[in-house]
Amino acid sequence: MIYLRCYFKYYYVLLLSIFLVLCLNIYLVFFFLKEETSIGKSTLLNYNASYFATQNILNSLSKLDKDYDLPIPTEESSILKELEVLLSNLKLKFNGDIDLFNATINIMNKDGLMPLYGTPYLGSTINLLKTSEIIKTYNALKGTQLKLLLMFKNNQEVLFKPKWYSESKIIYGDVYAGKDRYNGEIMAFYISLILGFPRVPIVVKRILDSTEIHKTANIGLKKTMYINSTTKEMCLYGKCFYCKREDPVCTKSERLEGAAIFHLPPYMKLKQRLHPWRRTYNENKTARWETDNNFCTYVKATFDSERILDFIDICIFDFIIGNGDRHRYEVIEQFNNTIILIDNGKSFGNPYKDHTDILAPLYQCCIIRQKTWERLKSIKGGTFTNVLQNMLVIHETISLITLPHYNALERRLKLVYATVTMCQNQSNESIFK
Ligand SMILES: Nc1ncnc2c1ncn2[C@@H]1O[C@H](COP(=O)(O)OP(=O)(O)OP(=O)(O)O)[C@@H](O)[C@H]1O
Ligand SMILES: [Mn+2]
Repeated sequence: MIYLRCYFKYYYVLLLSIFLVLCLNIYLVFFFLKEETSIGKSTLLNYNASYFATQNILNSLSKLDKDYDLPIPTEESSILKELEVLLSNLKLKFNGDIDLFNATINIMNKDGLMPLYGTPYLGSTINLLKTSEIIKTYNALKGTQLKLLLMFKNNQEVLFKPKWYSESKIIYGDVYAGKDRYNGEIMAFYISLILGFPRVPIVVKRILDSTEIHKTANIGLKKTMYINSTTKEMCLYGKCFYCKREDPVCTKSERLEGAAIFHLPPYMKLKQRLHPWRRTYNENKTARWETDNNFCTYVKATFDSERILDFIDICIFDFIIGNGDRHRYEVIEQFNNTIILIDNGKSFGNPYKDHTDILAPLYQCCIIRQKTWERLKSIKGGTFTNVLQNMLVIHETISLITLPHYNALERRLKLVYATVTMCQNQSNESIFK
């Protein structure tokens, strides 16, 4: 009898345990299902318009015609012949007996800052920018990052953006992370000419020595200069939004390297405008273009078609140099509000990353200027790097950027071909304007 009662007791306990295990299982199944859907949801949020566009571009790249790997012989392309003229114009031809800076300014017009083949005095002007005696050095108070304004004897000014990083430094993080890359400013000048956008003022590498800076600095700048007691090098932190005493630039072996940018004369009125495809610069906020691939429809209602084609030219340039910081664009009032490309310092950050979303104006509007397309095609198959390096050796050095950056330029050029091909395949009418 006792055995029987015990047996029943265990039987109930067993049943109860099975019931509890079942309940737990049902709970767990529901719990994970719920988690799955919430994971699904948050992932879906990240699969935004830029994500889908990138996938489509990569897909188009995988099917890209092999012909894009083959260069065009120079004699078969008027664009390449024109680039040869530019190359020759980059060489020294004048000894400064003409007013080179004035001539550089006088050639600027609504089509850009110089003709695409350059000018016969381009090389000499570059040389003058690299060597002219500096008579005054100020802290330029424009923009948010540290910049100096150097004045030459004839009152011509250049903006000097100092070197913060070594050429091999890779900048991780957001597309706009880090400080200005002086070499990016110089590269952008040459690349703009190759791509057919002569809208970057001349930029050269310039090396200042500490005596020169000290001798010419004005009082305001001098107040932010000091000698590092350990290294005995001269440091300066300047005055600007991001300038901090504990974050100075210092000379190395008494030399300060940087980019010297031809300063446009003050009578040329630059107007800053907000770029419709700008980023929010806020991690928690996405811009409309980042989630809506129909964003171009909205832009078309606000801007005329030539301006939209400008945005598309610019985004190709920015994508290739890796600049995702074009929050504003600037126009010259006198020249029919023509666009100029200044502030290219946030380029050449990470050669292993292609920020495809910089191409949003191109893949969202799916149009491109015929002449831009012809130009891009003419430098295929390695010609881009060849021409670029041939130009750089004249006044700078090809080691201004590292090999991975050259690879990135070629890779991104092909991504542009893939994007245009994708647009062509999607559209019933011609995308070339
Ligand atoms: N070559 C130039 N000639 C004339 N003005 C210039 C030139 N380069 C820059 N400027 C003026 O100086 C301003 C600041 O320059 P830049 O944008 O390069 O600085 P920044 O510190 O990077 O600014 P931000 O942080 O706003 O991007 C420009 O908006 C422009 O008005
Ligand atoms: Mn900037």
